[in-house]
Amino acid sequence: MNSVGMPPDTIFSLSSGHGKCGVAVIRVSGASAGNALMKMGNLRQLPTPRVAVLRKVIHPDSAEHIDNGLIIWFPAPNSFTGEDCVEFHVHGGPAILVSMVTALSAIPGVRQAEAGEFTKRAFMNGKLDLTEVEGLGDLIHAETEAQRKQALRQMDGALSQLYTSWRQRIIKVIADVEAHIDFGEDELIEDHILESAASRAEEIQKEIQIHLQDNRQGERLRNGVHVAILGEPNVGKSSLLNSICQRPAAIVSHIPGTTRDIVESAVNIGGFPVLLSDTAGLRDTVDIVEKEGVRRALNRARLSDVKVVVVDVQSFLRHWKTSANNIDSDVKQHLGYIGIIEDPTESSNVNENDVSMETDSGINMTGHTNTAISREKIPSEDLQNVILVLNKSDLLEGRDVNMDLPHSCKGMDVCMVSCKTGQGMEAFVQVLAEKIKILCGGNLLAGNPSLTQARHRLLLNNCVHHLTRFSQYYRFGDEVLAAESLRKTIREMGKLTGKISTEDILDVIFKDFCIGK
Ligand SMILES: Nc1nc2c(ncn2[C@@H]2O[C@H](COP(=O)(O)OP(=O)(O)OP(=O)(O)O)[C@@H](O)[C@H]2O)c(=O)[nH]1
Repeated sequence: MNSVGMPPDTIFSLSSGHGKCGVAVIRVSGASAGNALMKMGNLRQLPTPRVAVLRKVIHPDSAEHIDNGLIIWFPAPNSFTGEDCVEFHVHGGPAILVSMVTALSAIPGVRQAEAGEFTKRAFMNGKLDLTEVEGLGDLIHAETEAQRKQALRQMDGALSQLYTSWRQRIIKVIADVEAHIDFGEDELIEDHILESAASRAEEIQKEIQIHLQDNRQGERLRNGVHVAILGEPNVGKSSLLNSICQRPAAIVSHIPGTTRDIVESAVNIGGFPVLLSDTAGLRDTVDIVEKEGVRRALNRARLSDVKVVVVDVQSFLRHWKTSANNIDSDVKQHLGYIGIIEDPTESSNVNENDVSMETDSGINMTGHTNTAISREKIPSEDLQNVILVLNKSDLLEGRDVNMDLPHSCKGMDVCMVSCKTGQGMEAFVQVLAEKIKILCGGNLLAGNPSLTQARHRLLLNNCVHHLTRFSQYYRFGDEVLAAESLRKTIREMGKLTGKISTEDILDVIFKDFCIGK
């Protein structure tokens, strides 16, 4: 029933994709769906539920033949929306679809559906909860294998079950606390009921906190892992981007400073969605456009999940050899030139603009001028998400430096490649794919499902906050306020799945809860 007590309109929509196609599916939902089916399928009675029947599909008024197609009848409540539903599977030509729309619109009480209206009805009729609706939306938009798996798991109710079980356990806790408030003086009340309730609340709080400490794996997988390609001008950043996405997405030229803004490309790496960003070459400059490009590059570096730092291998080797093969300090020093990595030995009092250094390209990187860039460096503990790419290996002219080079340094992977010949690219992409997989949670089907939306994170943080307040009030002996904090927790938890009634709390109090034995 709608807000004025009338049954909702019957709605229809093209449920398959738009454009010419072999088969188009038109879905109808609502009380008049059966009537529409009988009229347009020229039937005297409704067909067997969920059995596809081949019919001539006709206009309900003129009886004009529109197409031959399959019709399927899904009587309520066993349908996607929980209402009577019908599907017409007709040929996907534009003229057929226009005729179908005209025909269905001619049936009284039937109208075109608004965006998302079928799913909204499924939610309203209890067929899906909010997390399952979100999972369905993600499944439709999934572009990679890993996204599909995560969305399917969510649509199948994995998150819903987790959140519903927490909610039910909190309802039990509140039932105990309220019983203690109401019957605390009664000698039939179970002993230690309040202590047990508090310890169960604490347990749930810990579980939620663990769920929140997931390094945003599910959100990363849903939205794509951000990978920034960084480095000095002319080292081959744009060439690397083009090699990974296998198209000339960014302009490549021998002129240093060609890329001045961020060039983004969405790619699928090992089944995971990745947003790759090529960035302006990092150097100090008086050119205001380039300076803005460098500022954006550093900002993107800060926001990215994985940083691919590209270095010209020849220049790298020169620096490395001069520092007695001390790779740890050398890599830091070299990357220090481009202001990417925090040197733990660097005193926090040192103003980096006071230090001047010449790079191979002859550019003064940190001169004390007003052109110097303010650099936010990567904390050394985050180096596991940095890959150092030594590019232009083809220029080493057969010199086998592989033996000399480290494959990793302080948790940071090192890959030698040539964007020109493709040498080393496969190994580099594998290293990158492995990092992305870990960031997205590895095995998507094992363990608890990851939360996938900022909305979940916000509501779960609110739950933790209210459960903390509960513990505080409980310790102060204020049971009334403690119970109120639990009620707030239940409300926030209910918002996750869309269940926000308080009736089930009453159910537990009056049905499940047993005072005394
Ligand atoms: N020999 C050789 N040249 C390369 C390789 N990769 C890139 N180059 C060349 O290096 C030059 C710079 O390449 P880009 O990809 O534009 O470099 P970039 O780092 O994006 O440069 P900026 O836009 O200045 O930041 C071009 O002339 C490329 O053809 C490589 O592996 N080997």
